[in-house]
Amino acid sequence: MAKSPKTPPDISTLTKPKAKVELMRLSLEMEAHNKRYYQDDAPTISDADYDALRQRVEAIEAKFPDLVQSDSPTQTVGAAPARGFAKIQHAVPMLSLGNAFSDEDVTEFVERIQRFLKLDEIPALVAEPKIDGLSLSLRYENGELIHAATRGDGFTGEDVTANVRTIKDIPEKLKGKHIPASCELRGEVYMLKSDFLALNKKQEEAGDTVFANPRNSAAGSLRQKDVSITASRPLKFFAYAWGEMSDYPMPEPTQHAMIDWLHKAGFTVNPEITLCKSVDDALTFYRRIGEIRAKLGYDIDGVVYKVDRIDWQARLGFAGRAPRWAIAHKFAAEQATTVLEKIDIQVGRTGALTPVARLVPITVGGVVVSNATLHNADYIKGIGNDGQTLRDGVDIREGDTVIVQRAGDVIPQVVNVILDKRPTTAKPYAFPDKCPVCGSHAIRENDEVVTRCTGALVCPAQAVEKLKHFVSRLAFDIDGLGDKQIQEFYDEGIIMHPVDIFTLAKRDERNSKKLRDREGYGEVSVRNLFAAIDERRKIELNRLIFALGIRHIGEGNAKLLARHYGSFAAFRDAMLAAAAGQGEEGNTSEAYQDLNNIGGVGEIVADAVVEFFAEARNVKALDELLGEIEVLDVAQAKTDTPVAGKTVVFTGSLTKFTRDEAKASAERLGAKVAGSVSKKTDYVVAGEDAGSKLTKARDLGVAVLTEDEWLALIGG
Ligand SMILES: NC(=O)c1ccc[n+]([C@@H]2O[C@H](COP(=O)([O-])OP(=O)(O)OC[C@H]3O[C@@H](n4cnc5c(N)ncnc54)[C@H](O)[C@@H]3O)[C@@H](O)[C@H]2O)c1
Ligand SMILES: [Zn+2]
Repeated sequence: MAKSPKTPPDISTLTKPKAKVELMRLSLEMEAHNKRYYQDDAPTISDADYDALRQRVEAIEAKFPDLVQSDSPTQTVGAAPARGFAKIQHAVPMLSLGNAFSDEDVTEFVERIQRFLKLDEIPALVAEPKIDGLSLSLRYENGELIHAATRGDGFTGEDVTANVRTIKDIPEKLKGKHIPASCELRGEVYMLKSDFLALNKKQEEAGDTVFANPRNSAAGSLRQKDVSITASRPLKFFAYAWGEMSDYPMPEPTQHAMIDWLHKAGFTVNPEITLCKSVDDALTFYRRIGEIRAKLGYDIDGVVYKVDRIDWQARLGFAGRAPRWAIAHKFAAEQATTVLEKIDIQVGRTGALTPVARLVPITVGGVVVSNATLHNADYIKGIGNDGQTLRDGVDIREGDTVIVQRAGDVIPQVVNVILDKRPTTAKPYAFPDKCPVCGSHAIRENDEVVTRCTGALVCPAQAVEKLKHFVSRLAFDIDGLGDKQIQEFYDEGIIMHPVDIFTLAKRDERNSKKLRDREGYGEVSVRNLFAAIDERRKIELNRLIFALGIRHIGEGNAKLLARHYGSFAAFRDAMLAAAAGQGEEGNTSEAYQDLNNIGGVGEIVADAVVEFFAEARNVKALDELLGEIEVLDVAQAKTDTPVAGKTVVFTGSLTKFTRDEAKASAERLGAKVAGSVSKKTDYVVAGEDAGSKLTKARDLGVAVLTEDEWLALIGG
């Protein structure tokens, strides 16, 4: 039975303090997604998942209205302008839109308007396709384009004037009569689906950024510091709105008259836009657009209804982040049927094997899809994350006709199989037991849905992450070799495996291209780097064990293992013996039993270490590394010192030694170092500004020592 994922607290039972914490957590999470979506044009979750977060915030805020903060995601729009762009303040803010998901939502929207305006009649509505691009505000003075800005956070946008001047659909000069002295004209920058596919192909061949969908592609192409890049991208623009207008170009302005005027002024306007006299008209428009959606040439994610009369729009005004006079009627998730040709396995940076369906390309919700995720081995078999049955237990096979779903999604998924169409030759998919990247064996832990590559030391898919871990503070801790340097050296093929770190100096000597000639390096920094590396050729056993990047082996477990085995040779021999003992019936070897019996080391940890040593590739890489370094034996914990067997807690800011040093020296003398104070604590060593731990120690009557008293006690 698979473990269920951590579920967020149930809203109906949420207390106010808990609600506050939950809102804070959700806000932070959404803020991070906003940045990735609006600033980086590279979202990491689907719009549907993002919208679910928003709905959760809305539900909590509806229950506790006084917890609504002005910076809540329900009150704010987009994200602040990204760095690197000049900022432009909008004269009239650019807001978002409320959402309707059903026909009833639309009826309610109209009734709300009637109540607000005290109208008996149904207000005329303009129905427009909701273009999935990014909105843009263009300021014209005396008919000339002065500047252009993205929406940003609704109040301040990014200055993209130079970029916008390269877009053909946007006139430099407004045409026709009745041009206001100044006006902000607005609409959507977008990219045709065909242009998007062609661009992505070109980008891929050139090894450049590939975009997830036309929206990201349009946003990423417009928001370029190098205007010539924007100029080379096929951007288009539909005008449909405005901000500040010094005056209107007609006596009784309406939404539909303004659209006509925008067209006459030289803009492209969407040809589908329709004036509706009733809710039924509006819903008919919605259904018709839904039917022709795939043929439109550009992505849309719904339909927008707007009150036609501008004086009524003005009276209705805004509530929070959206106008009362408009609403977006979203399309449901889109599905399409196609053939799954092949299942491929991708290996992530943490070694997770993810199955991907290669599909006969199909348009889903207006976007061409040729790959879809299959999540994991269980999903293919028809088993959900909580062990529940999916698709009536039908498995997914190569050759199957499948239903693919995309919900404004970045990653489409295979949601169902049409069994009638299964070829008689189709065989159940055999999930690989080897990593397709490095060939190491792949395993699935008891409680996990994910299958992982065990080649921690050798797998190219994981190499960068593992190297970063290898040099990190609690592992080899090499000065001058941080994440950034590891990434660079890896990209250039200079450090591919841990052992390469220790052969760097030797290789540099032979090499004609010297490290000291690299940008940002010099004689001194290279000498320092080599010295820092040399200093780590002697390494404590626990640090080495931690550095290997074996799953579940944190700092604490590494210490337990190091203390138990005492020397590298003993550790290696024991682990190889344990690995050799693996069998169908579990592991009965003495070495494995011994490992499993170490206090604090459970089966999960034991299995992870054994799997590492069961992979010959890892052992080979480890032995190569050992050719370059020396592992220090663990000094056996002393039993004849004043602090042997005692439990110590260090707290406050220490000035005589670092916390790591304090910990190391205490442990050398046989003491146990704990993180929190309890009745079992023997000593609390308190530096300056010690807080709650000190108070607790006093309450419990635990002996409190100053740093000096501690040093005196241990004879240091
Ligand atoms: N996946 C993520 O990480 C992530 C993060 C943030 C936002 N999002 C997605 O972005 C959307 C929310 O963004 P939002 O707040 O801008 O709302 P929205 O995009 O749903 O609605 C407002 C926007 O609609 C656009 N629009 C297109 N055609 C229009 C028309 N005819 N009339 C008026 N406006 C029109 C305008 O650009 C306007 O700014 C959601 O779909 C959400 O899922 C996703
Ligand atoms: Zn691998």
